[in-house]
Amino acid sequence: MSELAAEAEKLDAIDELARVRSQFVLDGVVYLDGNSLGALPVGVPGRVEDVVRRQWGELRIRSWDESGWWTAPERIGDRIAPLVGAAAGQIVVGDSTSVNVFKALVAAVRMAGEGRDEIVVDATTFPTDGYIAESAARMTGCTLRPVAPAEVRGTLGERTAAVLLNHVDYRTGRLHDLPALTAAVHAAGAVVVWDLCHSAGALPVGLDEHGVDLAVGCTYKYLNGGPGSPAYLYVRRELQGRFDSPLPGWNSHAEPFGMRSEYEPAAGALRGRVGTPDILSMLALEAALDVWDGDGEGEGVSIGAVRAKSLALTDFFLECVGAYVPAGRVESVTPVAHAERGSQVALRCEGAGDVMKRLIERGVVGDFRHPDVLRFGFTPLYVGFGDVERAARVLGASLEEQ
Ligand SMILES: Cc1ncc(COP(=O)(O)O)c(C=O)c1O
Ligand SMILES: Nc1c(O)cccc1C(=O)C[C@H](N)C(=O)O
Repeated sequence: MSELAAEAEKLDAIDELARVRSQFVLDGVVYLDGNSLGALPVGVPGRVEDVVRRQWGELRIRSWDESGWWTAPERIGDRIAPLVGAAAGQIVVGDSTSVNVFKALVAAVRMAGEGRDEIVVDATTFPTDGYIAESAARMTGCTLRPVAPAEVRGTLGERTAAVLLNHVDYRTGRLHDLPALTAAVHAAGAVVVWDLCHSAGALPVGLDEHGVDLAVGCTYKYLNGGPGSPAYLYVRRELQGRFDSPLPGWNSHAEPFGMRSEYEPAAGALRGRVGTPDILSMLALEAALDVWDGDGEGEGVSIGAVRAKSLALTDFFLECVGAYVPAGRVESVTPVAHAERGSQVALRCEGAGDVMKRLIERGVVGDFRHPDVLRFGFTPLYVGFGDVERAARVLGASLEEQ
């Protein structure tokens, strides 16, 4: 056994989260793509079966009340809340991240007040946020200013209405400084919207602690909600009364079954709701979140423990890549500093698309991002140190043969 394989064994033996892995359906592959689609928690199929057969099949319409369908967006929002450092009553689940970016950004501009007519967006953002920011700017009469995150501070001014930022960059895995950037946006008198897709469930976010205004995120990555599971919207409690949704559907009405022709927004975060929630996906997500509560014997999973393991996994991966991969074949574009690293490692590599295909054939699943990035996501709930060592070894062997 190599020294690194022995080290992996030791690290797995003392890993306090190793017990959580049995709560996921995993076969023999090394799954390093949980930052795109999280693995299936074992409790989900049974719950979905019950929702379909009993709640829908037998209770039918009664389930809107009796099975808690109607209140699912707020209830499940409250389950996500502790994972992103939010007190209850500030998160609603529903729609896609893209739709929530739209709601949050337009609402942010509407909150910002007179004379503020610029939206600042991370120029390196996941494309959907950029597309929606452009449309939101056109609709609200704002100018869009795409800037690199490092330059955001210098761009802020008295015309800034809203700033849309990613907590973790989807391509490089860079973790941006949420507390400092939030404070800078506030100092300029503007409203900040954070996209948490690549951080929620992987590291502490501290929404309440850092005074974040609005935030959105998906649930199919580190929250393991399943393909197309609904996203969420956070609206800080003090701003809820001023949250003027650009999509005021009947589900966010103060009295939805009053069927009134005038719109009157509900109080609280449920102002962020729009239309009928996608119950099947939503309740699959609810079951997936049980993983965080523990297995009935062990205690629940803390986000602090997840972060500690995530950093240990990515550190160990970089060490193994350094040892196994022929010199000069890959270059990490993920920051080395822990304070700047999310839960993934991105390696720039010539022919990355073909390299990733070969890795997948050999049981190591990551993904490829244009133009030349091999992306490996580490979900501490089910990835172990042995997986990490194997992934780097297979990568090294594949590149050596090439
Ligand atoms: C940072 C980021 N924002 C938004 C999205 C898109 O989310 P959705 O497809 O839920 O709209 C993704 C991934 O798909 C993402 O990585
Ligand atoms: N949402 C996705 C999908 O529907 C298909 C394929 C991939 C995705 C993703 O989530 C991509 C992901 N946001 C990324 O960071 O690349």
